[in-house]
Amino acid sequence: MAETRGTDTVVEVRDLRKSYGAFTALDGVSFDIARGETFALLGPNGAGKSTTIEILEGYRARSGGEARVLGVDPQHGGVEWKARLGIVLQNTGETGNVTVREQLAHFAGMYANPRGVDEVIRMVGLERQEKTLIRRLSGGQRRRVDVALGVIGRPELLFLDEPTTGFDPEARRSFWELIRLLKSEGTSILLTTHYLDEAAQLSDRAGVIAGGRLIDIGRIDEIGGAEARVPIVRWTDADGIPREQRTARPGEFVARLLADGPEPGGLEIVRPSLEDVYLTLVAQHSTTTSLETEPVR
Ligand SMILES: Nc1ncnc2c1ncn2[C@@H]1O[C@H](COP(=O)(O)OP(=O)(O)OP(=O)(O)O)[C@@H](O)[C@H]1O
Repeated sequence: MAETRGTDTVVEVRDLRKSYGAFTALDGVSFDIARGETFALLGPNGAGKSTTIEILEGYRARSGGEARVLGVDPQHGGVEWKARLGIVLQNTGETGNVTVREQLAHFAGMYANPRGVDEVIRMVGLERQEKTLIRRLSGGQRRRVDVALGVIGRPELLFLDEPTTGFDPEARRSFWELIRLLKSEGTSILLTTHYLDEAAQLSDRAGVIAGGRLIDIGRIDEIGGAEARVPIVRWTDADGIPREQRTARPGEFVARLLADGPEPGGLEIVRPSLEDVYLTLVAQHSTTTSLETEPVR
């Protein structure tokens, strides 16, 4: 990887590998994140998302490949480099015997130009809990503290590992607003989530990882390819049999269906969501890998 880097790329990953003993968790993953971009890393449990993110945060050593985060090899990132990152880990195990406000004020003191404690408390909607001990908060409220700690230092690059797990629907929507605000300020974001609607709402691009390999990468509306986005018409025919047809011209198809016979039952036109496309991709991947690993007889 070249030593001089444009400031337009905040994360560069090439052929990233990680083994835990004989087990290969990452098997050659490559992607870039541009400044100001929100990039989602999607994939099933155990795919290698947290491993990737923790390598980029400098918490785990890689076994092979190259990585640069804000132009620095994360294995050699110093305190100043760390201060430019915001990190929301998957599990913080935060059991604090301090109040929300005390914890935030303590963290704010570690940064050169932090956000105000009041502003952050408002941003994550913990106004009513600011004087509550962290260990007395609910799971979702603690998660909001994690998010608050991730953003208080005005990070250039924010790592969010399943940030909204445990959030109620209202808190999730507020969190989306918070991310939109950070984006509008130019923050670059690497997000992992199992909520595909969240990824679709917030991200510019996504990478889908399965079995330690990147199986697709692209803009949210490109993931899975154009074919995967073709609408599906579903109906029940005169014999009560459920039918479906993929077609780029669903209106035309429905008009023909109506012209040809009686009103079809349960008629609907479905546009595959990111979740539909993702599930197909991951299912295709596991079929291919199980065929590849089928023993030779
Ligand atoms: N310290 C470790 N020692 C051994 N194996 C590990 C270790 N950490 C992770 N693994 C394994 O590496 C694989 C990838 O784990 P990782 O946590 O990166 O997955 P993930 O995509 O983040 O999954 P999830 O969606 O469940 O959070 C898993 O099979 C996991 O069991």
